Amino acid sequence: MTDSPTSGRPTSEPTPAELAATPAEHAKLAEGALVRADGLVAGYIPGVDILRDCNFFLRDGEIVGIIGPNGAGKSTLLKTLFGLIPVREGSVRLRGDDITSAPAHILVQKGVGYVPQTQNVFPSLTIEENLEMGIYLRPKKFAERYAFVSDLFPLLSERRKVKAGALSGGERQMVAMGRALMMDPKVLLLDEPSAGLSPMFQDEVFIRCKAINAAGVSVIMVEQNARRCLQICDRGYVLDQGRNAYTDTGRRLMNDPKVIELYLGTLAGSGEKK
Ligand SMILES: Nc1ncnc2c1ncn2[C@@H]1O[C@H](COP(=O)(O)OP(=O)(O)OP(=O)(O)O)[C@@H](O)[C@H]1O
Repeated sequence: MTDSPTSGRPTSEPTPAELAATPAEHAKLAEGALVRADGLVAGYIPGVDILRDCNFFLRDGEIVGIIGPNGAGKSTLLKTLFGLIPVREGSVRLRGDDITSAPAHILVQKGVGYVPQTQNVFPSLTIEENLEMGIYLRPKKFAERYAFVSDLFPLLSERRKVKAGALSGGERQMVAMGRALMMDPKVLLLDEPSAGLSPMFQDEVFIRCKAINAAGVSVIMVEQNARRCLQICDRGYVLDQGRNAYTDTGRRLMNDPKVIELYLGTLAGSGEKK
């Protein structure tokens, strides 16, 4: 994996500001990406755009984090990639296939998994039944995928007969991630996986995300815990008012004085570890 994208400019290494300033350059960097979104305009209410010319890409094997202030449109971007919000302008592509506004069941079959922030388990079902629900389209694959998921989350097999409603928030998050992994996705979309969890479970979630990625799944993660997210990400996007404000490697975003001043400072109170 390259540590930082190259801009093709004859000058010195691009700064985050330069990358953010040129959508054409971003489009060039996105060539050959596993997932790419170009010029997305989307929203919930007619006439009100939440995403406003938003660009994004994810390369094979990457973990990419999306951070930004409250209401910036981070979750909306994730939902739009997963076809849950109608796209008004722009496109979403998966390995070059146009999947703009494709329905969720088609995206799941194409190898996209999505874990919403809330209500992401069936509380009245056991852990095992939740995992079965994740693969109801391919029930013959259950045993193989269950073994894979249990390897990543041993707790899920140890407590497989426990109802999801009886689990802690962190344990439920593991069930939700495990369920999405049952269909063997190539890319996993995670909406604020550490939200509302104790610091110990937050750490656990980030460690699991790394492990999922190491097992061959590319990951797109929206996070409030911006610093921790950038620590584990190959690249990050800072969204502000539905647009890309900055994009660069996680490490460089974390150390960029403007990003720190404008975003990481104001996000510091969101339960993250310093
Ligand atoms: N179902 C909805 N109907 C109408 N507006 C919505 C809906 N969901 C979100 N919004 C609005 O869209 C904007 C972006 O919300 P979104 O949840 O994408 O932000 P976010 O960056 O993920 O913020 P947060 O970190 O607070 O979750 C906000 O102004 C929000 O009020």
